[in-house]
Amino acid sequence: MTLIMGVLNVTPDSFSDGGRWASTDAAIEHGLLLAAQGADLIDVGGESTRPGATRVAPAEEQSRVVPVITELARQGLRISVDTLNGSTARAAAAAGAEIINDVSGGLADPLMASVAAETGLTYVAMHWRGHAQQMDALALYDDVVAEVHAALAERIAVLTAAGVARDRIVLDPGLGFAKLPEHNWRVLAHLDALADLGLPVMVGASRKRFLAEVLPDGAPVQGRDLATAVVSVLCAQAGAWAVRVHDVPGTRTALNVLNRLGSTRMVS
Ligand SMILES: Nc1nc2ncc(COP(=O)(O)O)nc2c(=O)[nH]1
Repeated sequence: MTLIMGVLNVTPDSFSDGGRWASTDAAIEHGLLLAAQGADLIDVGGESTRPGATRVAPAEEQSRVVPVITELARQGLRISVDTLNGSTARAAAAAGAEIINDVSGGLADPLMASVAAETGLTYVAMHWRGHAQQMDALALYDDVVAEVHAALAERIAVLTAAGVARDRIVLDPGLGFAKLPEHNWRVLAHLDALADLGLPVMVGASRKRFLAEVLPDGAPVQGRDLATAVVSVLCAQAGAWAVRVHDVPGTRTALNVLNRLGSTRMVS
């Protein structure tokens, strides 16, 4: 069954929910709500990675996420930490996180691979071409599916050479990161192209800009939740390990339909 990773951005400036849960208490409350709504995992992030976002010092990032991770893990929730920084990943592991979700796949911080190896946590390696300030200029591909595949294959080689156990790695094609809308749709349409790498794949399409294409002009960001739920079902049908979403109830219901249907056949 495809897992639901609920997004908990403890940041003032994330693109779709920035500032709503910037305080520790509000973030903890929202994390508990996401779990009650059916999230299997809670992805706690302290630095926005949206295009154009400014970098956050690791100490500031840790001050945002560690108290939240500590309390949510204490209450038995399964936590991933969304960070580019090895020092934050190490602190999050000590606080009870079981997954490191690194949008840079280890490229942003040379320390990260050794932290992933030392902690033994599950490590999500996402396809990435540079920080928020540069990524839009790097959205140039001859064949985005082939190039994402090659880049992730290289990350696997580098990470395993650094001691990360292969069976701890999860891949992610990085929708919205150094990719134009057409690139995102093409990657989604060919998730199976990553199958030969033999690792679980997770997808983060939730509320991203490319989904606006299927909505009326000017639809609000939250209006992308239905499209996100549809994408979640398609990713689940493609065998995704997890989908990372803001609107947990919508995707929970959509995956419940798929799972129920999976136990019977729609047409004989
Ligand atoms: N593994 C993974 N992590 C991510 N973290 C943040 C964002 C940016 O979205 P947000 O600002 O809504 O958190 N997208 C991803 C993603 O696509 N995959």
